[in-house]
Amino acid sequence: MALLSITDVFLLIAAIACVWVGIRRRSSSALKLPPGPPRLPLLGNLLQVDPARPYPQFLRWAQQYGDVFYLRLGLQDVVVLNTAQAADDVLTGRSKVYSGRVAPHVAHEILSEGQRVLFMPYAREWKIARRAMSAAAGPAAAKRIREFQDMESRTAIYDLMCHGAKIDKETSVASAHDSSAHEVPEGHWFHLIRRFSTSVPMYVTYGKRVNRIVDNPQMDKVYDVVANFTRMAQPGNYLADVVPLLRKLPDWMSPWRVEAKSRHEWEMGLFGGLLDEEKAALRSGTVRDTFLNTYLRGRAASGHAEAPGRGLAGDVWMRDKMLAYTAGSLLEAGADTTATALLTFVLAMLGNPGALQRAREEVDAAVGAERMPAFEDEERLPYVVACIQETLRCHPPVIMGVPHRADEDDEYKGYHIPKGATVIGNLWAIHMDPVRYPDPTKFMPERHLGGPPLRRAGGPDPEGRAHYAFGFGRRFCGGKDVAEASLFILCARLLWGVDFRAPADPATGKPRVPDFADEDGTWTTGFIAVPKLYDVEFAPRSEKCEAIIRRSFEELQDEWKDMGLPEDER
Ligand code: HEM
Repeated sequence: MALLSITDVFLLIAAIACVWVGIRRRSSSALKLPPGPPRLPLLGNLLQVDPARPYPQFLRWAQQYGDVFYLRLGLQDVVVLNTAQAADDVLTGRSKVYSGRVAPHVAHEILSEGQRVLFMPYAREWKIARRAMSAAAGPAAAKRIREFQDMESRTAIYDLMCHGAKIDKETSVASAHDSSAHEVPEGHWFHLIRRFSTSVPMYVTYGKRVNRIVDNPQMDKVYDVVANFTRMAQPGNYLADVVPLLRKLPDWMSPWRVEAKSRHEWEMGLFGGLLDEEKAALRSGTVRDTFLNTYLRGRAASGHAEAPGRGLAGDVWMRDKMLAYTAGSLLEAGADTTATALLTFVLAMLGNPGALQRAREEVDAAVGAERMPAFEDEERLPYVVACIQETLRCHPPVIMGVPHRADEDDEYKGYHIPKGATVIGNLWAIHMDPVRYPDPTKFMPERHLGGPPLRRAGGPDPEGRAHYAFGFGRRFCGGKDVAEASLFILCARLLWGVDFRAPADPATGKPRVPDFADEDGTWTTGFIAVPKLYDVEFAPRSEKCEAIIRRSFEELQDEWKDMGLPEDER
């Protein structure tokens, strides 16, 4: 008989572990698990889920099983909540129990050395990091940040206007639909949006800005880090994530560990480098009201000027590595998500000319032609706000949300939720629920008008939320107010001053607008569903708008200097 291969041994270990988990699970509760698709003995439902694009299948199961269903992915229990009511009841109403994460071993323990906020368990370290982030990007801070967003959006609409009808030959026509959104060429208009969306968290966190539209290696690396991190965190990528015994193997038998360690050093090149730059700025007397500078000053004043290593110093202050990752988390969590929402907004507008026209009419009537819209106009632009809300509902950037963890055994609607289960608030199914959102695949901003104010996406009341794109409970997005402000100011100004249209298809003469409903053709796979590269032609809406945008951009250069920030290099 042939000797067992390494794979056979792994499978054997996994099988034994499965049986063991199964026995424990059966004995731990008298209640049934929620209904769900039939499972294979060892793999559970693993083979039925496409890890790169799970949400269409999860929606089909939601339609079949109702507001809660159960899966087993390898050894992992997974409970999926598919209606706003169920997700609110469990993830928000019982957030003391459901605020943990099931962290993937390779991406969290090795790649991030356990320091990445997004995957931290619901424990002291997370609370300390989260409190610090709220001070920098929470609702109160978001009001202060608006001045910077106002300025950056003036640069962004100038860039888009000047981009004009430029079509990137490399990305247009056939290849446009193949390109990964993580490899956006510098000449493409996606890059202009990314500059804006990255500059905002860059300023909030480090007091720096992205002032060029080409040659931004630091900005490009942010997107590379996000792409790599989400790839490594993808369920099913590493056997060591599901078979803990493998983690005991030495490095020479564990190429995944060697790769993750080297990627950790690479990430620290960005996050650690930015921390070092801020420390140096502080030493040379730079004091600014930004996350890292404020934190380092507070830490030094408490006697922890130098705090190398991981975790907490004195149980209160983040040490350097945790601090570098927490700062980096603001950057990586804020950049790609906001850019994606903006790219999705333009796509939604192109596909819905009626909504675009109504939004423009509202802006014109409320603001007039003599000035561009400002934050103060928001109350008078309910339809524009509704278009943004509907964009986030129709295709939320983090399309499946970020899974939570059940930290205790629990019961919901008579079903058992096992301790340690991954609990997913299935954003996509919630947003496609025809009871809550009649005709859910239709882009209908008017569904958000009237009734109670729906601007607040947070809070426990399912009736008061326009959408769930920012997640649930205590793990709710840490930068929602900053994100909403970025979206509002850039979208309102774009609608006011810049005409945008899809280029005509040379074969048919008709505008080439990617089909919003074509998941495979139009959207990238992965944790963040980004529109695949598509071309847009931009032009000033009128000579007056052009003059105002140009003058505003020119005046801005002195304002950057006054703030001690670099001018725009064009
Ligand atoms: C349109 C833009 C954005 C969207 C759609 C979005 C969405 C999300 C979602 C779905 C989560 C997970 C929530 C959960 O676990 O239930 C999250 C977490 C987070 N977001 Fe955002 N986000 C956006 C922008 C931002 C910005 C601009 C920042 C910071 C400046 C930010 C910072 C964070 C942080 C720090 C977390 C981690 C929370 C934790 O695990 O405790 N996000 N976001």
